[in-house]
Amino acid sequence: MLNMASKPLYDKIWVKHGFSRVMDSFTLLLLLLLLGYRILSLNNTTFPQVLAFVCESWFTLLWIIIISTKWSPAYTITYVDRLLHRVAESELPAVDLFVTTADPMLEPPILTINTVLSLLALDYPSHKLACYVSDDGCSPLNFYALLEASNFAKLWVPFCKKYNIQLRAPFRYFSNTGPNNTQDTPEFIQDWLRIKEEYERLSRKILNATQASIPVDGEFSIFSNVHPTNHPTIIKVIWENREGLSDELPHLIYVSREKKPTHPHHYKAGAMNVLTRVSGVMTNAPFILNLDCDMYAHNPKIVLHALCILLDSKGEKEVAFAQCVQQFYDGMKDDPFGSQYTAMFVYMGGGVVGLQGIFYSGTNCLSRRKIIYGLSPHQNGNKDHAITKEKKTIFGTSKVFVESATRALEGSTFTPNNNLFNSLEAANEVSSCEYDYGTAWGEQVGWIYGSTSEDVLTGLKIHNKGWRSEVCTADFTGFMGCSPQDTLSVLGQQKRWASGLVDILLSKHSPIFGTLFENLEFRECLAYLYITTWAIRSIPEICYAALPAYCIITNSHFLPKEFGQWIPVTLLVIYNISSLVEYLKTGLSIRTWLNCQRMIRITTMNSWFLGFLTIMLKRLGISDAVFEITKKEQPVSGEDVNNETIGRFTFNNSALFVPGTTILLIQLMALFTKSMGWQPPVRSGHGSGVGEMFCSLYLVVCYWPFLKGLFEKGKYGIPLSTICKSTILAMLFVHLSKLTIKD
Ligand SMILES: O=c1ccn([C@@H]2O[C@H](COP(=O)(O)OP(=O)(O)O[C@H]3O[C@H](CO)[C@@H](O)[C@H](O)[C@H]3O)[C@@H](O)[C@H]2O)c(=O)[nH]1
Ligand SMILES: [Mn+2]
Repeated sequence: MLNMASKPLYDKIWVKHGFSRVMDSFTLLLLLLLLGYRILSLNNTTFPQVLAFVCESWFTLLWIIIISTKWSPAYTITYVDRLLHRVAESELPAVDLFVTTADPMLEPPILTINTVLSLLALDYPSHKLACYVSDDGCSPLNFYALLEASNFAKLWVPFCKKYNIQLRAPFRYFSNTGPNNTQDTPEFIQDWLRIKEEYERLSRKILNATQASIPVDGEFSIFSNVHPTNHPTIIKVIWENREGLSDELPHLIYVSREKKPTHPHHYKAGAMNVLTRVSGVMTNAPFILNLDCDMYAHNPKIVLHALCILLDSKGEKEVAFAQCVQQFYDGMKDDPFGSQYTAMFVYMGGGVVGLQGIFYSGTNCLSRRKIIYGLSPHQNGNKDHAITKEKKTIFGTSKVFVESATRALEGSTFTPNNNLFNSLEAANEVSSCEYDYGTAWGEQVGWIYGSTSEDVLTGLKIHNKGWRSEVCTADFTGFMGCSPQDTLSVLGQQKRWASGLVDILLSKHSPIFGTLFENLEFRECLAYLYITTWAIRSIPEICYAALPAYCIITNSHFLPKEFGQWIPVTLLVIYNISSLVEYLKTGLSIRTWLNCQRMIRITTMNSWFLGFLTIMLKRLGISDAVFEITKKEQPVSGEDVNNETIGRFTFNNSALFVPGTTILLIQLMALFTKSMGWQPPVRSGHGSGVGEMFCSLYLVVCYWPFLKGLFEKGKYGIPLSTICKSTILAMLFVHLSKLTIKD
């Protein structure tokens, strides 16, 4: 038994991806060979070859970054039994739970309350939990849904705990299982039916409220005359566990921070900072778990798993946060839009885990409050806190908050009031839209402002200080959410990520500075470069995609000829075999692999390129980058799913589809030129050959859904305006290409 107490609470397991390593190294070798070939044949070089050389140099650099990131993957195993053996249940630390929602139309309240219900039902002493829901939409509908959910929770939570239910988000639980007559007791079946009926009643109520509108009287009167971007703070304690009983429900608090059109609200980062402060003056738990509104807790013991990492004696000193990978339910078959990132999480994600640690991805993360307050690994939180004057400039003017933050930094437990209602005044004060001004919030403290990928930025700041992070891979998936289900949402999300990420690269928080001047490890920096360069990667990719068309139109070549042509051929074969094998090893289908290959080309040239333009406009001061919320699909019952339309590309007149349509059109124009025999005579050496034709056809295959879209009507068709814009651009391209060969 003594032995048990000295054993670590988690282990890190190193994975050997021998095959990937060999193939990746081989790919790198071929890339270097290609560059070498180009340098050797420099004396008779033409424009397309120079451009190809520049792009290929970039691809090689990127490949080095990828190999370094993938090289030594790892994951963790956590031992909850050891934790519970070491720490008595009554000694477990308090955990504040944050849920953010912003728009009841894009984020159906039924999803939000399912997330909340899964949290209220966590396997954790409930008097140690407090659930804070931030509503940036300031919607009476969300408040109403939460009120109703808290009533339902009084049945749901005891039911889950009594029968040790695994899946504690009711919409998932009831859609997946029915009582199993052979094993279940009559008592269970009776309870099950009753709770199911109650849940259905709750869903109906919320649906009705969504369709009608909530009368803003009584408790709702505070919502009269509010506008999502212009309203005072609304904080409501929906449920308080007054007696501090471990089998009661956890606290549940609704927070809608003050907003004024004249004050920047910093989107999710702003909302998270308000939640941090409000919880600071109310419960001040040393740990914070934060979730997006669609990410319910799938494993009721997940907080215990994550705490194994943060409470382990080594983890205690080094690890800032424990992050669970994002996983999605009801994913479409074969991932038609490549929006589940399964293989990427295993290979690239696993690789980062083996370095300084996984990136913070904005949700599914348990962090230490004191680190969110800006503590560095070498700093001692116990430092004298007599310097309250300085603290004010860091944490703002609320005395209550400064006191609670000071205590949190010291590592001592302290709650300003023993009653939530007594904290309401302070909570309102720290939720005002001016509170951040002249403080370190969003700069040194809390979630960092300035990027629409505030998650990666916030995690990077923490890694820069020298903290490590750890992935939490419990045997039973920790959290599950909803992945975007249509092309527009997928491409829009990618655009937001790409623009937010490149914003980080170009800012003073850049990982490059982090390595040079702070404590970011070099290879971790490379891993950050891999994601922060997404937007930039669109440029060489688009150039490379234009090359085959250019070469066919002008009857020139960019691929090596004669003996050299075997280099790109081998490269293509090796690269594709190795990525296919990676997919198959992860348990994914060949179709999934094909879909993802296609989507990588499409997102790079469309979303990432627009992300790049967004940031150019932002840097030039022309327009700001906004956080466009990803649409979350309302849960549907089995019969509503129409297999015909699932996974089909939908289009609208968004600029997101212009680059892709243009690239497709120039390939078609090139192939047409060739088939009509309109190519000009070869000017020197070789003309375009099989290689250029192959590349052009490859792109047409990648853009097959766009090709179909050219001929479809309605939402499956590319709108005429987009076709017109793209045709003009494509014709301009053809014209300019021809100009380059005029003498
Ligand atoms: O003004 C805002 C905008 C968004 N949100 C919330 O932020 C979360 C994430 O937004 P979502 O539209 O779902 O973005 P995703 O693309 O799904 O989110 C990923 O990427 C974001 C950064 O771009 C991270 O913040 C997320 O945690 C991460 O899951 C949601 O809970 C929103 O309610 C706010 O609270 N206020
Ligand atoms: Mn999301």
